[in-house]
Amino acid sequence: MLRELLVDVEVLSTSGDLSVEIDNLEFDSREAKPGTLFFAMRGTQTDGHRFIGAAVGLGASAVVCEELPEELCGGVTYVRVADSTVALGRIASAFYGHPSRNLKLVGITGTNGKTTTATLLYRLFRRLGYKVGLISTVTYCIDTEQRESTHTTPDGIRLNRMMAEMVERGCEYCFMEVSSHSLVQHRIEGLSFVGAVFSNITHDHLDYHHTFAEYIRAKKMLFDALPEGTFALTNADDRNGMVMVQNTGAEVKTYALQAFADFRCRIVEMHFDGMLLNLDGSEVWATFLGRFNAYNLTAVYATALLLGADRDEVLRILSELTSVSGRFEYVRSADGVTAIVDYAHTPDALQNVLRTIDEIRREGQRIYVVVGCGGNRDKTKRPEMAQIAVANSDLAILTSDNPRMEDPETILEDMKAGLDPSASYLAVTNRREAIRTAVTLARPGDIILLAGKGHETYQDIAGVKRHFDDKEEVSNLFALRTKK
Ligand SMILES: CC(=O)N[C@H]1[C@@H](OP(=O)(O)OP(=O)(O)OC[C@H]2O[C@@H](n3ccc(=O)[nH]c3=O)[C@H](O)[C@@H]2O)O[C@H](CO)[C@@H](O)[C@@H]1O[C@H](C)C(=O)N[C@@H](C)C(=O)N[C@H](CCC(=O)O)C(=O)O
Ligand SMILES: Nc1ncnc2c1ncn2[C@@H]1O[C@H](COP(=O)(O)OP(=O)(O)OP(=O)(O)O)[C@@H](O)[C@H]1O
Ligand SMILES: N[C@H](CCC[C@H](N)C(=O)O)C(=O)O
Ligand SMILES: [Mg+2]
Repeated sequence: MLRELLVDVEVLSTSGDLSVEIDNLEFDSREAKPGTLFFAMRGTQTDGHRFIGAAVGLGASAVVCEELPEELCGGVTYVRVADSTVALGRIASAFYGHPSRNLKLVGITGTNGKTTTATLLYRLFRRLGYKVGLISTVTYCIDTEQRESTHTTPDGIRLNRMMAEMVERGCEYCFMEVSSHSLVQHRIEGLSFVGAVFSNITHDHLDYHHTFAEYIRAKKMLFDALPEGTFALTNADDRNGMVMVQNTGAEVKTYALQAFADFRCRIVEMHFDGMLLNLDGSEVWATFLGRFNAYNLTAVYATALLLGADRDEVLRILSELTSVSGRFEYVRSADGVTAIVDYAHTPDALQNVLRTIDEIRREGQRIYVVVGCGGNRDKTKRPEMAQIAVANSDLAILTSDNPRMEDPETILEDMKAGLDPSASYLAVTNRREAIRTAVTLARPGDIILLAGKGHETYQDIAGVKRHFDDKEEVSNLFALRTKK
C-alpha cells in the first residue's frame, strides 16, 4: 500500500487515497500501467512533470512529483515532495524490503579504478567462499548470474530490485561502483552501506559537473552520508583524499604507497608479467602492472581486512587474481607484437598506462598508441589526452572513440588543439583503420596501446551502436599478420 512506502519520505502534501496498492515503480511514463507509482523527475533533457498526464493515461495509480499538475485526475493519488529523486531512492528501498540492509554493501567512488577495485573485491570474496553481488560498468552480477550493464551505477529502482535478488540468492556482500552522476542524481539515496572506498580524483566529467570543486563535492556526498559504525577508506596519497572524509560519520581508514597510512604498499619490482608488492610487510606477487594497480590492489586488501577477512587468505588469493576485462588486457601476435587494450579515457589514466608501458618496455621496443575521445562528454579532456598520447609514445594515432551525436572530425580537431604545431602524429578518423595502421607499422617486440574503449563491444556513431570490440579487431589483424 502506498502509505507504507512513504514512511521514510518527507511528504509536503497529498491528494487521493493513500491506501492504493502499488505493484510497480516507474520514472518513465511510457512504462506506466495500472498499479504503477510514477515518479516525475526533472532531468537533463526534459522534465518528467510534463509526462504525468501520459503516465496517468496509461493507467498509473499514483504519482510522486515536486509540483502538482493543474488538473488532477480522479482515482489517481498524488504525493508532493521536495525532491522526487530522493523520494524515489527511499520508496524503492521500502518497496523491495530494504535489501541493502541485508547485504554488506560497499560503495567505491573516484575518477579511475572503481571497476577494477569492485570487480577484484567481488572475485576475492567469492574465492573466500561467499555469495556476492557486483554492480559495475562492465557487468552486474547477482551471485553467478550476469546481467548487461547499462550504467556504472543504475537508477534506484534497478539497484534495489537487483539487491533484493541478491538477498534472495543468499548473497552476503555487494560491491558497487558509485559514479559522480549517480551521487548528484541521488540514485543511491536510501541504501545502507557498511563502508565506502575512495580511489582518486582527477579530470573528468566537467561537462556535467562544470567545475572541479563541484566534481569533488559530488564524490564527497558518498562519504558525508555514511553513518557511525561504517568505514570510510581513503587514498592518503591523493591530494583530495582527506577532503573526501572530513565530514563523514564513518570511521576513517587510509591506504597509501607514499604517505603514512593504516594500510601501506610498496612496489618491490615490476616486470612485463606482473609486480612484486609489499603489503604491510608481506610480499605478494600480483599479475597486474602499474602503480595505479598497486593502489587498486591495496584498496582491495584494505577493504577485505576492514570487512573482517583473514589476512593470510586475502594475500594468497590476491596473488591469483587476474586482470579485469578491458583493463590492461594483453593480446599478443605470433611474431611478438603486444597490444594492450585499456579503458583509459581520462588524461590521468592515459598518462598512467603509458608510463607503466614505458617502465616495463625493453630497449628498442616502440610504443604506438591509438586513442580517441568520447562525444557528448567533457570536451576539455580532448587536448590534454592528445598531448599526453603524443608526449608518451613513439607514435600516437588519434582516432574516434564513441562520437555519439558529435561530428568525429570536430572531436579530432579539439584533440589536435592540444598539440604543438611541430608535433608528429597521425589522425585516422575510422577506429578500425587506425588500429590497422598501428598493426601495420608495428615490428616484432613493439607495443600497441588501444586506449579508451576497454571492454566495450560497440561504437556509438550518430546515436547508433554498432558492434565494435578493440580486442577482437586487433586479434583479427594479428591473425592476418602471422599468415603473411
Ligand atoms: C545525463 C544523465 O546522467 N542522464 C540520466 C538521467 O536521465 P536524464 O536526466 O537525461 O532524463 P531526461 O531524458 O531529461 O528525462 C527526465 C525524466 O522524464 C522522463 N520521461 C521522458 C520522456 C517521456 O516520454 N516520458 C518520461 O517519463 C524520463 O524517464 C526521466 O525520468 O536519468 C536516467 C535514469 O536514471 C539515466 O538513464 C540517464 O543516464 C543517461 C542515459 C547517461 O548517459 N548517463 C551517463 C552520463 C551516466 O550516468 N554515467 C555514469 C558513469 C560516468 C562515469 O564513467 O563515471 C553512470 O553511472 O553510468
Ligand atoms: N587507481 C587508478 N588510478 C589511476 N588510473 C587508473 C586506476 N585504476 C585504473 N586506472 C586506469 O583507468 C582506466 C579505467 O579503470 P576502471 O575501469 O577500473 O575505472 P572506473 O573508475 O571504473 O572508470 P569509469 O568511471 O569509466 O567506470 C583503466 O583502464 C586504467 O587505464
Ligand atoms: N562512463 C564513461 C565512459 C567513457 C568511455 C569512453 N569510451 C567514451 O565513450 O567516452 C562516460 O560515459 O563518460
Ligand atoms: Mg567503472
